[in-house]
Amino acid sequence: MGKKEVNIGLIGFGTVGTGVVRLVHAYQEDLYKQTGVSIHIERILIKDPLKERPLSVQHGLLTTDPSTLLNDPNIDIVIEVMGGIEPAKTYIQKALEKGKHVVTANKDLMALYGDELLQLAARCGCDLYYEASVAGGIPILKTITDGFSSDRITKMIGIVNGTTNYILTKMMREAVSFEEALKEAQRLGYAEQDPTSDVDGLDAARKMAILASLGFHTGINVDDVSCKGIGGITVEDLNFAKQLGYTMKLVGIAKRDEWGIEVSVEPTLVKDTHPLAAVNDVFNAVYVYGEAVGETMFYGPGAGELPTATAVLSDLVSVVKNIQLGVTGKHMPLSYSEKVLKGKETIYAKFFLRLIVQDECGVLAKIAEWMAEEEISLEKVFQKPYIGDQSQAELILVTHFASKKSIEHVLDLLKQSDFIKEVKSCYRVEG
Ligand SMILES: NC(=O)C1=CN([C@@H]2O[C@H](COP(=O)(O)OP(=O)(O)OC[C@H]3O[C@@H](n4cnc5c(N)ncnc54)[C@H](OP(=O)(O)O)[C@@H]3O)[C@@H](O)[C@H]2O)C=CC1
Ligand SMILES: N[C@@H](CC=O)C(=O)O
Repeated sequence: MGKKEVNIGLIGFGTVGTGVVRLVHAYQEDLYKQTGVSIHIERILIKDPLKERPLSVQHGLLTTDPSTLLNDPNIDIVIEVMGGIEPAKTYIQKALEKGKHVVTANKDLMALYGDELLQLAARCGCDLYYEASVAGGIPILKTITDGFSSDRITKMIGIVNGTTNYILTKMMREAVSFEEALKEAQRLGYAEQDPTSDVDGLDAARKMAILASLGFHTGINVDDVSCKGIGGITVEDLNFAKQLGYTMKLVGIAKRDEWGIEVSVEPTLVKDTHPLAAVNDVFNAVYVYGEAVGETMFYGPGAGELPTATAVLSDLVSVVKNIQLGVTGKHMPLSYSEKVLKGKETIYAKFFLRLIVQDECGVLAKIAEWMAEEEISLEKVFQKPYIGDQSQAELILVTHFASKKSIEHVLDLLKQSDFIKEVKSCYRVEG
């Protein structure tokens, strides 16, 4: 129980970095009472020294020279909240090699190089924590690694991207355009530097890869996650979904069963009665099913300055406690299961299809016949005249459970047929 003060080197002073500084100052006394040391921010690495900052800090604290932070023997812990792969990866490696513990919010990096960096941390006797990388303010990684250590997780379903959830909520509730909603999410500090990774589902895919790796004790890469973003969703899709009792969400699904593991991120229609349907704005939620415990769900803000900073600070407290107890870098291996990924023939879901069809006898019967050949049956059928052309109709179908392979085969047949004018959309249905 040696140390009286722990010094922090902060890399990045944007949305999350500013929140970290605010909370370290605001909660100084509580942090001291919990850890027995005072936590002091020694240096902050930034890129642009001319930028106006929402929070002023002591003169001399900011630097653009990484070596002043990474080579400073007084710095015990590096907090990396700058984002991206490089130079963040090199900075983290250098910090660990110098014996500094690291806390990061960087899911891009942890989803790609998590294993490598965790192994380096262990070799260096250092801690490397990354709670803020998934679901912002929800302490979901500790929940999965510690809280569920006594159970076997078989399913995780999550809304894990705040930006897209914010956009979909605005489009649905206020009929705000996609572009307008995205701009607002950027202004509020929710979006990534390159917001296409939010919109295209990649940010959520990285988070699902991290969740699945920890939850299923195996190495799931981003490439193992089948991923589709919200770019193609139209207001008509949202309205049709509403009429049928569904809400559109960008949903991450990680499941394992006797055939293996499936991990995906895609726009999904969630039944209005399902708890995930009520997760709006920047909020995230992760539903976790454990064989022994059954259903659980964790909810909270998924992005933004202070919520994300709380996750960073919680890791910081863990590291400081480990330093005080002399147990840093001593983590049990989390990855011990074989990775078996499921093929499309064993991934089952319900699907929503929106088609523009020739409005004549026999069309629905033909579609049903093609579906029956693939062992797909229909749960809901809904038809209305197509506004663009009176000889055509808009047909909405919701299937019972079908394999991904079967539905893709039927979609191919529909796209090639003369009496189907357009396959407008196809979404997974959950709940
Ligand atoms: N925003 C959020 O809600 C959440 C973010 N995260 C993750 O947290 C991390 C930070 O996100 P956020 O705070 O939003 O990002 P910002 O873009 O707001 O801030 C990035 C900071 O890093 C600094 N920076 C960028 N490149 C360099 C460089 N080459 N050298 C030195 N400093 C650099 C920037 O400096 P300067 O200010 O001079 O430009 C800025 O201060 C990312 O990994 C993100 O994915 C995780 C959960 C939620
Ligand atoms: N861009 C991310 C930020 C948090 O991880 C999001 O919107 O969820």
